[in-house]
Amino acid sequence: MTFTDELRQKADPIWEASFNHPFVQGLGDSTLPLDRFRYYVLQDAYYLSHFARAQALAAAKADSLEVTNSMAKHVQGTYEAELDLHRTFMKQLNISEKDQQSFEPAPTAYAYTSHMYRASQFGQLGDVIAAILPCYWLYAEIGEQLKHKTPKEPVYQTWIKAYHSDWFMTLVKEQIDRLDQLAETASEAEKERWADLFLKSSQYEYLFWEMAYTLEKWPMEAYRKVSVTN
Ligand SMILES: Cc1ncc(CN)c(N)n1
Repeated sequence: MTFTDELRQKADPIWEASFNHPFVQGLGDSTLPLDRFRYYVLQDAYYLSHFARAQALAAAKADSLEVTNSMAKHVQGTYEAELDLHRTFMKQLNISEKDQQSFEPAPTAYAYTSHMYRASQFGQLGDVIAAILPCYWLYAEIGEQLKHKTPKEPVYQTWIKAYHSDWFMTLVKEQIDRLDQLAETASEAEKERWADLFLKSSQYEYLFWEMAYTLEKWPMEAYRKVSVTN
């Protein structure tokens, strides 16, 4: 069994909770209220803009130029493909400039991106990959599970197609192989740390659906938003 097979097995109950979450089920059968998806798109654009930076930190931490180059291509993919998809959703869902300017990251979006930065800042390449891998892999499995669904809502169809695509699957496989390769020469302590990061990100993925489904807010209104980095 490979290292990532072990991680996948350990994360299974957490991933099952994501598969069964009403947000994910609602994408497949169109029972997801559009206001929840709208909220998700804004929070996810924030998430992806920081995810791209975690990918860039992985590029900088690589000890071979090939891996730096490959991770830089992943940054470009996040910017040109996934974030572009979100820009399309924003147009389709009439999310205005004003909505975008008044956007505040919700507690979970803020915590999940902070978790990725923690791994990127204090860890090595393996730590960053372990922290970002559920982001790739879980979505690919959700895309696989929903691929035969034909939701009435066209925006949900587009979402499913994006994550059930050869383009996305290639990126996922690359990161799985990269972590397995790193694990071959890693110490037990490193692998335990990577497992912990992977499982925490898996929990955050679940929390992200919950955040969007419940339109999560900070418990107390901020006195004044100064600026949000996007
Ligand atoms: C929160 C989250 N996790 C994963 C993905 C897929 N890259 C995403 N768009 N958003």
